[in-house]
Amino acid sequence: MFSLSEIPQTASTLFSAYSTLAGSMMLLRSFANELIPQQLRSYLCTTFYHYLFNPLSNNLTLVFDEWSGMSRNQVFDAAELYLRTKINPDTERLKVSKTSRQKNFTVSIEKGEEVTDSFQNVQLQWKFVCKEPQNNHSGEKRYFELSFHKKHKQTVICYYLPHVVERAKEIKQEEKVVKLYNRECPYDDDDDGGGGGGMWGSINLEHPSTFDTLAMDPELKQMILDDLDRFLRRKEFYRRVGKAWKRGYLLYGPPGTGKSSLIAAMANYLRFDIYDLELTSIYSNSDLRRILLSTTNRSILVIEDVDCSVEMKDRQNDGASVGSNTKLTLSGILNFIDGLWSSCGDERIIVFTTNHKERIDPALLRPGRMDVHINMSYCTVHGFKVLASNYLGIKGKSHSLFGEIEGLIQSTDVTPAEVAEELMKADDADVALEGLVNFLKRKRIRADESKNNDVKGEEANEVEHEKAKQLKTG
Ligand SMILES: Nc1ncnc2c1ncn2[C@@H]1O[C@H](COP(=O)(O)OP(=O)(O)OP(=O)(O)O)[C@@H](O)[C@H]1O
Ligand SMILES: [Mg+2]
Repeated sequence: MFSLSEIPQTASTLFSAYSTLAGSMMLLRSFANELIPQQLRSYLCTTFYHYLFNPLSNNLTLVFDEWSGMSRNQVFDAAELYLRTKINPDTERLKVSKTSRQKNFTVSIEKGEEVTDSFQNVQLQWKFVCKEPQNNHSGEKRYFELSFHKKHKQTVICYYLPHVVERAKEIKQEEKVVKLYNRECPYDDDDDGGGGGGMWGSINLEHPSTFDTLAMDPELKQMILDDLDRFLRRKEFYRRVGKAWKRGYLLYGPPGTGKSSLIAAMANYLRFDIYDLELTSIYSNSDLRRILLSTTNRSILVIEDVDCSVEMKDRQNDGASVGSNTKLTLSGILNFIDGLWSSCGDERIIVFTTNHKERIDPALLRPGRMDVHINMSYCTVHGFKVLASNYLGIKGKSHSLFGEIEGLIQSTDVTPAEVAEELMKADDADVALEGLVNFLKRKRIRADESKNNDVKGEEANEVEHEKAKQLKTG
């Protein structure tokens, strides 16, 4: 042990020993720089020097190359996505990009940058490394390094890395651009396999409808959201009970009540692509099979105006289809959807829409066919408030005309589409709402008149009937 008086002397001795050692190191380095050729020196730097000049470390570093042989390394791709959400405030350089298909800018870490993360109390250090190509034939070598204390090796490999991969999957899903597949769109030339078989063309779904912007009663909206969430969660359940993982919705209601808007909101919420199937353009079951089999998982198959299937039935007899097994019937479609098609796909949603539920083929209404029936009704008071907030920005607070409008809406059959159109006619909220009041009043007068005419017509019929009776008996 040192006594207090010896400390300065000991410190000075230590300092001079350190200076001598550091001096020797520098000498050794400059000596090596002079004598050893550059290429060999850089090789030694990364191996021998590393051990010579770095103290023994408790850290373990995992390296994730971009490529694993000929295929991409999934952990590298996952890390790239995951680290976008972990950018530290002190990061100095970031990479920003955006393709035409992306909605938002992508901000990711630039080469050489480091990012820290923590997981179950383990501190983790990521580094993105890029190496210049070795020769003209090889590309830039890119990899991530992940360093942490050696004692956490198990936690990192067994729990942290799966967590990174899982989060990356979610981020990819969140960033996904929802597509609308239609057989009239230009054929899809993507490399993502969507619309396989070239049967479908696609465009990006630009429909801005979301569950927030939908004018619907809150309970119904919540019921649909809960149903969709439950459906997504129940992969195991469907497997256990031996049912195909699909869910059918029937949306019915007058034109302009938001059936198509609801489908777009569902697609935007789930990030599922939409396949819009025009039944009237399909002439045989074999066509239908090919078209349906080329749809992808995690998608919504939409068949609008399904009451027009009446026309399909008629087609059986007009000679357009050849042979009994090629006829296209609604039952045939439903059987195919229930059977072969849904058994070779996962996470499928099928939506049928109609303006006339009463005209629908009973096969569609049979129990177990369409799991959820949703009545898209005329505009309600709550629906009006959502539209007023969307179109005029009147949020939460009321307006002096609200009382009158609410009364008129309750006593008139008006669609959300009609209300929306009126609200769009002026930028000024007062003017727009006055316009809506006048529109609703006119609509109610017309409805009353046509009701009166109906009553008068019935009365006239009765009078005629009475006269005819009297003539007969007289
Ligand atoms: N419930 C609603 N919430 C918000 N906007 C709506 C709603 N219903 C209709 N709209 C507005 O009216 C327009 C037409 O509605 P939409 O196409 O969804 O009706 P639809 O029920 O599918 O009609 P159709 O039976 O004619 O196909 C939408 O673009 C939207 O602007
Ligand atoms: Mg529609």
